[in-house]
Amino acid sequence: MSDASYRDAIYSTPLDRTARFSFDERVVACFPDMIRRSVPGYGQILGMLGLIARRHLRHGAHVYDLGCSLGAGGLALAGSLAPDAFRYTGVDLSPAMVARAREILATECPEYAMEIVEGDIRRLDYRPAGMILLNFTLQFLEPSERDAVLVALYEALEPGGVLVLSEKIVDPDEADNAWRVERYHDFKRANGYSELEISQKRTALENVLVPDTLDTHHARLARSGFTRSLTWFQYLNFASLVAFKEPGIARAEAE
Ligand SMILES: Nc1ncnc2c1ncn2[C@@H]1O[C@H](C[S@+](CC[C@H]([NH3+])C(=O)[O-])CC(=O)[O-])[C@@H](O)[C@H]1O
Ligand SMILES: O=C(O)C(=O)Cc1ccccc1
Repeated sequence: MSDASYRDAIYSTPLDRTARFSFDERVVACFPDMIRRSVPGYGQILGMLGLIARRHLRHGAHVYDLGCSLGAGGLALAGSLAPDAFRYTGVDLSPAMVARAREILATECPEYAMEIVEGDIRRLDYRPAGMILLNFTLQFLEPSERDAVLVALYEALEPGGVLVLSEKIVDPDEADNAWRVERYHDFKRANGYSELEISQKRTALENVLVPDTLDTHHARLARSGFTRSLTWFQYLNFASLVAFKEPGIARAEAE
C-alpha cells in the first residue's frame, strides 16, 4: 500500500474465534485511525514530546522510539525540533510496521537523521541516548520481561537523559477501575466503535496487552535505577510518565 490510511473496521464483523491481536498488515493499514480512536490522549501525548525534548534533550543527542509503529514519535519531534537537534532510531518488531514507517519518514521528513530498525526491544544492543520513548509498547511485553528492558534503558540513557513511558493502566481499586473502563468504552462508542468491535477487540487483547498499575510502573522505574519518575498525564485508563537519569535537571530548573 502507498500513503493511504484506512478506517479501522477489523473487529466490525463477527469472528468465529477472535484471534490474538497482532500488528500485521491489516492493522498497519488502519493503524493511525485505530490508535487515535482507541487511545485517549494519544495526540496530546505526542504533542508534548517536542516540548519535553526542548527542555531535556542535549542538542544533537540520540533518541530511541521503542515500538515506534509508524514513527509517530519521530514525526512529532521533527515537527518541533530542527533537523540537527536530534538523531532518531525507531525500533519495531513488526516487519509490516517497519516497512510503512520507513516510507512515511522518507516522505515526511527527508532532511532529518531518522532510521527505523526492525528489532526486538528485549534484545537490542542499545547505544547511548539522551531520550527514550516507550509509547504504549511496554504493555505488550510479558510482565516478567519488563524489568530487564527498563534496566537496559536506564543503562543506555546518558546522565540527564529522559524516558517517556506511556501505557494503558489498571487501577488496584476495583470500583475505580470499573468506572474508568466503562467510561473508556463510552469513549470508544463516541469515536464510532460498535459494541461488537469493542467486545471482540477486548477478547483479542486478553493476555496480549497486560496493563500494570501506576504504582507498579513507578516501583519498576525506581528498581531499574531511575531516581525520579512522575506521572505527567492521565486520561481514564491511559497514562504517561517521565523518568530521569541523574543529573536529570531540566535546563530551565537549573538556570
Ligand atoms: N518486543 C518488541 N520489540 C519491538 N517492538 C515491539 C515489541 N513488542 C511490540 N512491539 C511493537 O510495539 C508497537 C505498539 S503500538 C506503539 C505506538 C507507537 N509508539 C506510537 O506512538 O504510535 C501501541 C498500540 O498499538 O497500542 C507495535 O508496533 C508493535 O509491533
Ligand atoms: O483498543 C484498545 O482496547 C486499546 O487498549 C488500545 C489499543 C490501540 C491500538 C492497538 C492495540 C490496543
